[in-house]
Amino acid sequence: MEVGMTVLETEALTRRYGSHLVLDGLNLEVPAGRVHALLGPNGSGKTTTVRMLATLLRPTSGSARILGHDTVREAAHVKRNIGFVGQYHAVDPRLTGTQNLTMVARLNGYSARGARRHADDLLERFDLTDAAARQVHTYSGGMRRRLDIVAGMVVRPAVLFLDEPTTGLDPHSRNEIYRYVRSFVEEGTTVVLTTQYLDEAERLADTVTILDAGRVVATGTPDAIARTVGSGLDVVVLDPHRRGDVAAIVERFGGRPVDSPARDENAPLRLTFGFDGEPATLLPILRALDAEGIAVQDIGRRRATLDDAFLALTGRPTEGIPA
Ligand SMILES: Nc1ncnc2c1ncn2[C@@H]1O[C@H](COP(=O)(O)OP(=O)(O)OP(=O)(O)O)[C@@H](O)[C@H]1O
Repeated sequence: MEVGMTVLETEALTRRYGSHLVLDGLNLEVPAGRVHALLGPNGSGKTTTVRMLATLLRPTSGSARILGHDTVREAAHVKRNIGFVGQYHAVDPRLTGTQNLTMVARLNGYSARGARRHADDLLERFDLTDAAARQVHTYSGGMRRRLDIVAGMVVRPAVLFLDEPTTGLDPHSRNEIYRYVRSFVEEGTTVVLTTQYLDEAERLADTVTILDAGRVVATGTPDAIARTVGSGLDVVVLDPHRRGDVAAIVERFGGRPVDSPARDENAPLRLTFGFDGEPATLLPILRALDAEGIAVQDIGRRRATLDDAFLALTGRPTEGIPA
């Protein structure tokens, strides 16, 4: 398949549950060999969207096509060209890694011997050989998630859907998953993933759609979206009663205050600002704070998070995103 050719497109894709509009007219186009991320807080409609794209749920109206085939009328054809890895484990915990992958390969038409060989190859490629003979219930969360994703790749699909592939994983396991996703893409698979993390989208995706309660609030490259938000500045001061003084000083240097809830009367105070200045501008801020006798525990620039992007794009904070 030629890179750049459209493999997935939707037209006014919509899903309701009763009177609840969960996805409101999504128009999306994903070219071959790219990674597209659907980004949004809990309940924004990400899972509903990928389930419709993967033929697992019927749209209420609108349509989606994969490789030019309609996901409802030509579902059987679409199914042959996609892989889907949901949020919950699809592998059988009582079977070993090898048995799970062999079973998936057999279900997809491999001979007994071919299935075993393919399973062994995949387990080796994805660093699971040592655990191959163990029942999956003995695996760590990260290993289990990896096996889930590998199971979605047994028949190398043209399009792979990953629903929150790294939620709940430690940073090491996350990095491993990013590495695999990149290797699939290098081999020509197009990936559509959902995530609650802007940094994940930035690291993996070529293009992003941010959803809010079923509507698209932004779409484009992660870079462009992060740029609309700007970066931030965190200042932690020891005396929580100096909030007003700190804010006034940082604003003088171009900081835009972001609501920073007071936590504990006696704990150091963390104040967050929108801030586009260069790192070198931190020194004068520190000096000014020092001149006012404000003890600073920490000061640092930080990258925009999904919360920042969301706040900037919708004017209200996200709900339910884990800290
Ligand atoms: N079968 C269903 N019946 C009724 N409402 C549903 C059903 N499935 C999902 N919803 C509702 O649709 C909305 C979007 O859910 P969806 O799972 O698509 O969101 P999400 O962005 O994937 O969030 P999460 O990160 O929690 O999976 C939610 O308000 C949810 O309660």
